[in-house]
Amino acid sequence: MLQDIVILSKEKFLYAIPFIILGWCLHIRYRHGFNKYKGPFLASFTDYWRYRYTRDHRNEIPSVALHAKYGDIVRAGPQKLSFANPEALKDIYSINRGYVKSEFYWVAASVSKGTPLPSLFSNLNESFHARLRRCVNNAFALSTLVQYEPLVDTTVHLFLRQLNKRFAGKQGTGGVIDFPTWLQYYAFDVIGELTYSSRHGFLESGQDVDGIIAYLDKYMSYLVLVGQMPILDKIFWKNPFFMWLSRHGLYDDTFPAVPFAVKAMRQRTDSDCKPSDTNGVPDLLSKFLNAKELHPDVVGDKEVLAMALSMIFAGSETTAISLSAVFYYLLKNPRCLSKLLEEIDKELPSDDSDEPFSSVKFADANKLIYLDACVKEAFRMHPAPAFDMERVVPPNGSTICGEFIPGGTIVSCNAWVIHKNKGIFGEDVDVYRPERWLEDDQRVKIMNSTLFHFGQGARTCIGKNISTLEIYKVVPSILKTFEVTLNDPKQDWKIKNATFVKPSHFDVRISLRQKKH
Ligand code: HEM
Repeated sequence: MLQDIVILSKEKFLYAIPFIILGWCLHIRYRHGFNKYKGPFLASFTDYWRYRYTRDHRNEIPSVALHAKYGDIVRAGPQKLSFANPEALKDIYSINRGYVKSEFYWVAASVSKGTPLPSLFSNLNESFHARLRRCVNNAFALSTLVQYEPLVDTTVHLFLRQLNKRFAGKQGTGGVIDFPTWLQYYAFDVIGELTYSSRHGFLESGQDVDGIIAYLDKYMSYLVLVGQMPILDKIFWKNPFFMWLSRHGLYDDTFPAVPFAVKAMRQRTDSDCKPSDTNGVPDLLSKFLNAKELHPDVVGDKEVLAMALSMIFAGSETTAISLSAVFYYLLKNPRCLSKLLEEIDKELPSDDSDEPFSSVKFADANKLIYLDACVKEAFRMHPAPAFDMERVVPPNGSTICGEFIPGGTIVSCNAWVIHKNKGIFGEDVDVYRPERWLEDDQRVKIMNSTLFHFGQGARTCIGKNISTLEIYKVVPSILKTFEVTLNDPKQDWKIKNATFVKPSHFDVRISLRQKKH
């Protein structure tokens, strides 16, 4: 009798399975009334849809295609909504709104000896992040920039020399410069110089030192993909078994820039000199070590190491990509390039020194109004971050663009979508036209506050002033020193979506310009 009941209920259970699955699927699809938001049908059931889509469309930015198809609010996952209306920026990213970063960012936490090293970028604990950021903020302030200028000068000078020695005026393939790669060498070395007062040596060697760029490439491709389903990170990378092996020295997954960072830290702390003692020019490491002295409760050795590494992680690719975009759009738009050259020749003070490869002073670069317009327009056309800047709605829910969104929902905006808003940037959003930044003052103010390539709010890019220093100095320095031309004016560059939007197939040639006296 009892056996019959067990067999019967087993059978019933088997019959019930499809209904349970169906019920669960309906629950996921219709929960919170999310079915009212349009999006791909499969995305309403599983994040795997986004994972597949991102994997198969490496050269597209998924959010752009989704918004083009489904409109202003897109349901891009069972519990994920993506917003295209710039109004959403202040609703989601403003300080004190209570939103926290999503698990996407935890995938970005690097690992050292089997232990995750959460950085300022990847930290999900908003209150710890706020305390840490307060301790180091001063190192990135606009007023501090002037202290770093000599460090940028050294690298710009070396960059110009290397370009001249290796490529200037050379015929044939010997004169062809793979510009995105060389701009990346510059960006890596300048951030090394700014962080440790010492370069990794990309520019000197003309190659990827210690495989750092190759590693970052793999890491960024991993992040954009696995970040769509962060649970996979616990299988593929931060797997407890791999971490255990790594802690016991049986498996090495350390970012190749770690040994350089550790050595630089040891040299600074083991010597008798004070943390701030760096031949008179303070660098970022000295500022982080000072923060450790002043706030030992928040900043320990681990935080100093993570901060130093995140300078390389967050500050190199992004700057290199933005520099590529500035040059690419100028070279593809000769009218704008001539106008900028005219401004550089007219406005920069004449150079009476014997040094042919000098770096433009930041104060002088800041007076170049058209340069500023060209850089901003490049940021708009080609924002480095391709990823959705995801946040989790606070537990009690919140209103975004007039819609009440329940707590726990993942919401995001994407710079590639926001920067193409016709209401803000004009009907000709697909055209590179720096002049839009020099027209109606009121509109320019709104455009400035809508730019999203650095993110916005409490988690906005802390290094934006530093990248401004690096970019605004090197662009006019190159253009005043060399005539730069496209190797093949008919060829368009290729781009790849790997967290940041990396360009390739952008080759140039250079020849020395007459120095202005
Ligand atoms: C043009 C160059 C750059 C671009 C486009 C850029 C872009 C970004 C973006 C989009 C974020 C994340 C915002 C978010 O997810 O909400 C970010 C954060 C960050 N960036 Fe940058 N970045 C650039 C240069 C730099 C530089 C040069 C440094 C270092 C000196 C740097 C250090 C950081 C750090 C540490 C964070 C995390 C900030 C936090 O969460 O408090 N970035 N950046």
